[in-house]
Amino acid sequence: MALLEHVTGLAGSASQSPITLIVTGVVLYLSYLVISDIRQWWKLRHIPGPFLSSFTRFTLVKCAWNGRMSYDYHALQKQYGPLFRIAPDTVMYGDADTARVVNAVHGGFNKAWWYQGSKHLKNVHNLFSMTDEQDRKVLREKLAKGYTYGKDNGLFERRVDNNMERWINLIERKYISTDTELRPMELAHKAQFFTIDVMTELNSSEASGYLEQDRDVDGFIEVNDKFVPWVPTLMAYPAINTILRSWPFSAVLGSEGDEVGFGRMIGITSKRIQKRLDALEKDKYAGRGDDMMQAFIDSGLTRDELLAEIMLEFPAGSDSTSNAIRLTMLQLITNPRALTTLRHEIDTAISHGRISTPITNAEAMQLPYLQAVIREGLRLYPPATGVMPKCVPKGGITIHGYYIPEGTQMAFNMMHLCRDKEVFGEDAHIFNPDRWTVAAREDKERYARMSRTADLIFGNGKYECIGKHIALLELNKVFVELLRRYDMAPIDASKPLKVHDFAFWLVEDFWLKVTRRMAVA
Ligand code: HEM
Repeated sequence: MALLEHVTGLAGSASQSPITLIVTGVVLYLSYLVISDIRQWWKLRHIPGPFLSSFTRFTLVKCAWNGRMSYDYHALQKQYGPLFRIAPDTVMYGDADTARVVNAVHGGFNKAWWYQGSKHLKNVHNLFSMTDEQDRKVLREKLAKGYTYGKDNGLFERRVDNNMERWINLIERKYISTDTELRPMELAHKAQFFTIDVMTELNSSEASGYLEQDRDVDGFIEVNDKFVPWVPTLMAYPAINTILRSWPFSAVLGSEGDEVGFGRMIGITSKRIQKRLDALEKDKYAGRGDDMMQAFIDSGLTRDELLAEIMLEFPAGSDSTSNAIRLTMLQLITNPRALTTLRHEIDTAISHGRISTPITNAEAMQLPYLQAVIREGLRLYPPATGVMPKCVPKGGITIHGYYIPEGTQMAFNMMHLCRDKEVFGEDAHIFNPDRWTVAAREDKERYARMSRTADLIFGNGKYECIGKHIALLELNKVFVELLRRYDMAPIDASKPLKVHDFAFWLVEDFWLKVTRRMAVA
């Protein structure tokens, strides 16, 4: 206290004043921060990493700000080795073996607070944002019934087909260019129109109409694209996130009743849910729907939980899959060899009557080059590049020869995993679907290692993506249905699109000239 009085210059009776109390509070708080920083630094002092990362989250955020997030993480991992410190309480890894330990069902790790940044409703968590492992387990079991609801009876597939047809109709109506007329199509948006319509038709039987109206019907994409660059920062700093979600900032994030964006989507989804609940109230048989929402209701989800889960499907299910479509398509139309090989496989299958219109999921699984293209596209640009940290359980753990104490966050370096030259070969940084077909034919062990690694693009263990089969169903259709009909070429070959990585890829201005496919000689 004497020291404090000396510092503040407030001695004697004045030390009882409110100012002294405030200054005392601030000094104590700052001392607490400094002491905990030193403690934190001491705990992980044996792990290499950028100097600033020992005391600040600056490295995490800097990488996120420049739009080259995963490239920068990849470079840091190469510089510092298999395990490095990226923030005072966080170490980063990028190998499959560690991922399997961290995400194991009985491994004892749990989601770090980073995930809570993806909570988009005030009072209720969604599966992604929830960090309590017991609550997550219960919720995930309930949700699994909805995610698998239309898997085996063909319902999900029919609904994906409906939207594939809508997309083809839209192209036929508005975007076929000829030798004399240019009708440019912007594929980044169209891909997301497709994935949003698929998600809404799967979860509530009714597509949102993005493809039919050929526009960002709810303004969701516009708001989402503005929000995405902020995602890594908000998730790295939980305090900023909490402040932004409190009044008056919360107004900016959008809420039910807004005219556009996330708020409008919450409003629309909320009405759809209420309509179903009212119908069920009226008649519990006739009011039933034939969709994921109904399965969620049957599993006992409350109205708020339904809203949280269905809203989660927009970023989790539409952004991720549309980026897989955009960035794989970019690779295909700029790689003549890959495109020719894929087309040859499709044409041969058509001529032998091995594929229908539209191609079925089962037929697509029998096309090895198509499967190689999908895997390679996901590998080169993994759609989810967020660090997805998990906390080390009681007792700590030793990884890559370093002891990591309990509570440390283990952040994942997805790009490092996907571009590992030891696993995928010296040309791991380029699109080469042949690496899969060659390995499958000539080196089974290598193929198995590549597969085990690339499988992690969808997460693994108790955190594995619950919508993986839906994403693959969409990807199994899109490339075949578009490329069997059309040639596509970038409008500006020197800059086919704009792409930035902020944990999700932000892809814009992917303008294409779409023409009817030239007949094969
Ligand atoms: C190519 C597309 C996709 C990729 C690459 C992808 C990848 C991932 C990854 C890496 C995770 C997180 C794992 C972790 O936290 O460690 C995840 C979780 C999740 N994904 Fe996907 N995903 C895709 C598509 C989808 C789709 C279409 C849906 C919904 C229909 C979906 C819904 C979810 C949900 C709800 C979670 C949270 C699971 C949990 O925490 O238990 N994803 N996904």
